[in-house]
Amino acid sequence: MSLDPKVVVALDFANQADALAFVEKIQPSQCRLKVGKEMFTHFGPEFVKTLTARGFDVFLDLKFHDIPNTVAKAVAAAAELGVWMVNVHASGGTQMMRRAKQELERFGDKAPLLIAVTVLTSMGAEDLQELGIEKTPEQQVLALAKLVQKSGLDGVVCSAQEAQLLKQTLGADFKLVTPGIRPEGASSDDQKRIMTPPEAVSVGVDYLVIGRPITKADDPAAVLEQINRSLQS
Ligand SMILES: O=C(O)c1cc(=O)[nH]c(=O)n1[C@@H]1O[C@H](COP(=O)(O)O)[C@@H](O)[C@H]1O
Repeated sequence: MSLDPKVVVALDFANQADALAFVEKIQPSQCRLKVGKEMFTHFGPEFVKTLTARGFDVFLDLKFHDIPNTVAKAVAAAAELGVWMVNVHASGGTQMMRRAKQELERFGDKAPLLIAVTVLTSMGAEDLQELGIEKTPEQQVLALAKLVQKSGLDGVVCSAQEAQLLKQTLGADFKLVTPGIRPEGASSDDQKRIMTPPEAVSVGVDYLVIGRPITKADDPAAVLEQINRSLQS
């Protein structure tokens, strides 16, 4: 059990009944929940409200990437929903990020954390080269994370492999949220830059996004307990 859970479970279900059946098995003290594009497109804001009504902090992972005005209005809509965290793509640029952060000021201490995606954890060096980016994933993550911090956001989504460098460079308060987390022995699925939960915390990760290893488990509460215990030792 943890009062400030570090694990954020990625609720990537195609069906609301299955998602809610899963949520029934776990507690807000064990984890936060991430609602992404698939579930939000299927089930919309009402689904998010159902989760917050059950006491869960929700990370609305819609990775906004558009002109500054549109993204600012979208993050404000997320704040109105009462989510705990929302994200944009850092590659949308500093103007887009600054404008989004400014828009959240009117929500005061009810404003969600605003973070930005750097390089997706499913991408490696060859994928960046294909996009014309010659930097290594680590160099590209650092360059984007500096822009995110300069724009006043609360942190970034990155892989745990870059966490140590980012914490050293950007300071302890800049939040690091990392998908691509796999408990020892779990399948890596389509993730390329992965790390185990205790390793991730030891290099400075603040929040661990974990999906399939928990959502596809027969006993998700037990897997969560095991992960939370591994983080304490
Ligand atoms: O923003 C994200 O959450 C995200 C960014 C990223 O770089 N990589 C990544 O996997 N994610 C999300 O993190 C979750 C990972 O799920 P699993 O691979 O099942 O643990 C998915 O919901 C992805 O959409």
